[in-house]
Amino acid sequence: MPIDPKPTASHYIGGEYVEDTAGTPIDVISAHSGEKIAQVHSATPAIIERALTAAGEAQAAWAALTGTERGRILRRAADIMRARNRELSELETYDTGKPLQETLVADATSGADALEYFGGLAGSLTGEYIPQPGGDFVYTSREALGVCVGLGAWNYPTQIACWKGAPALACGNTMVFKPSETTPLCALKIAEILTEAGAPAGVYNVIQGLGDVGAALTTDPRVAKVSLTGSVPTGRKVYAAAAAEMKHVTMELGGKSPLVIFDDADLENAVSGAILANFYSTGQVCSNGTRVFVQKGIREAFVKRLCERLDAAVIGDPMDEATSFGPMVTSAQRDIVLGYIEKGKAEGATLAYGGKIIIRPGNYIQPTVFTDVTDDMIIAREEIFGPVLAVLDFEEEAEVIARANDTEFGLAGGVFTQDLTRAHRVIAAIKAGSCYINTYNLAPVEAPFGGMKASGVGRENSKTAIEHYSQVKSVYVSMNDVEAPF
Ligand SMILES: NC(=O)c1ccc[n+]([C@@H]2O[C@H](COP(=O)([O-])OP(=O)(O)OC[C@H]3O[C@@H](n4cnc5c(N)ncnc54)[C@H](O)[C@@H]3O)[C@@H](O)[C@H]2O)c1
Repeated sequence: MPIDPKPTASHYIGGEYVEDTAGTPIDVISAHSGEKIAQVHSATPAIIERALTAAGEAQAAWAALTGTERGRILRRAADIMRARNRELSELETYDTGKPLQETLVADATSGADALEYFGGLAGSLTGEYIPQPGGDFVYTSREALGVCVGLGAWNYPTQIACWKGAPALACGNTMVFKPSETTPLCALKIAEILTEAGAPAGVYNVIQGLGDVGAALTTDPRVAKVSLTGSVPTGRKVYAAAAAEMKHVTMELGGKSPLVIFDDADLENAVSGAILANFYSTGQVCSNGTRVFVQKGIREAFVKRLCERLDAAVIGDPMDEATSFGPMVTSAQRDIVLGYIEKGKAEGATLAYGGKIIIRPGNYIQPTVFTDVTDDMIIAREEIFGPVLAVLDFEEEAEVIARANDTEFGLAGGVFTQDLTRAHRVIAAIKAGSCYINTYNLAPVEAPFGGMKASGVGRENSKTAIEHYSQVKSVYVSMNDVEAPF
């Protein structure tokens, strides 16, 4: 029997669950059955106030702990997450509809990796000693920013809560995290686990709500930093609001990333890469390589093998571990994707695979492949955020680089070729933050993750994330008399 997904209460503030039923109800609908499985309430102004106050009051004492002490708590939380991987994975599946086969290995485990990694780094966050003439010197210290706000998207609710929370807390910040209104359940468990691991009350708080709650958090003067994972249009709004008050930001936004497959690529690996780049999490992945540029010589074999492999997708109940392709997160998102499929057909692309809704309860849609896609088509320009792969033909390396970069986005990119010199040359020319050679969509915590151009500002994961959750103070120390002009 899977777990009961109903949360203890809507919010988690100051180390405990908090309810305020005056907030607008937000239903959690099963992506598989279409039935209501839980309900939370949007944060009222009183709840927002309580969360910001709790985070503000906890911050100085949290920052005053040694990094080793903070890190110990984060690593303990990582251990708890690993021990409860099954229940956290089931909750992720309830929240999103992603197959348990995926969530068992990709969500709580990735969240635990972040807590463990940044917990390990926390004790090593030190400054520099910079010698100056005459025995003077400068030293630097790395300080917390203060209260950070995390705003999550719906595709990876556990992972996003941890990818933002772990580096923020490691650096001595406290956090108010607002999950997507579509997937409100998982972040509450992260807050609960952090308390169990020893995080003082108020260090990590979770409140629910839609964009208005996110906007209220973003503009509050007590907030030093806003980290958003979401779409480019939301990113523009949140970045502008944060900039008005000179706040720090991290923006992890959308993409329309290129995956380039050269004639000499290993066919089976290239097809596997294209599947990982388009159909994992039913296509709801920001870094997906949805523009698949295939060189003329391998194109026919590639499309044939891709369609054969898609026949092996097991579509069904995401709680069944045999299922490898689940429903979309909401019926609204499925309808957006169906709209794009209609646009692709109307624009003259060839529907090579799928393209239809699957008639059963829930938000099921077939994995879909379009061929004969040209650069100007809407399905080649806009982020669809669903299982729709577009095959674009190409002949020359220089041509494909120019076409791959002809987009406002710059989140990810990949190349499949057995010519290593070409692989490095092409990837060096791709304007994207997270790139892959002969694989796709891996995001280890040790590596920076994030986008160029409209796809983002800043990076998550890796030592780089520390830069985005802390600030440097430099202190000049004189060992000599002070000379003044008068
Ligand atoms: N780059 C990444 O790491 C990454 C990862 C996952 C998803 N994404 C992107 O996220 C998008 C899908 O997620 P989504 O539909 O939940 O995104 P979204 O932009 O609709 O919402 C993201 C979050 O912002 C909040 N929000 C909305 N308006 C706001 C406002 N004015 N002020 C403050 N907060 C506001 C939402 O409530 C939600 O919590 C896709 O574009 C996808 O590419 C990016």
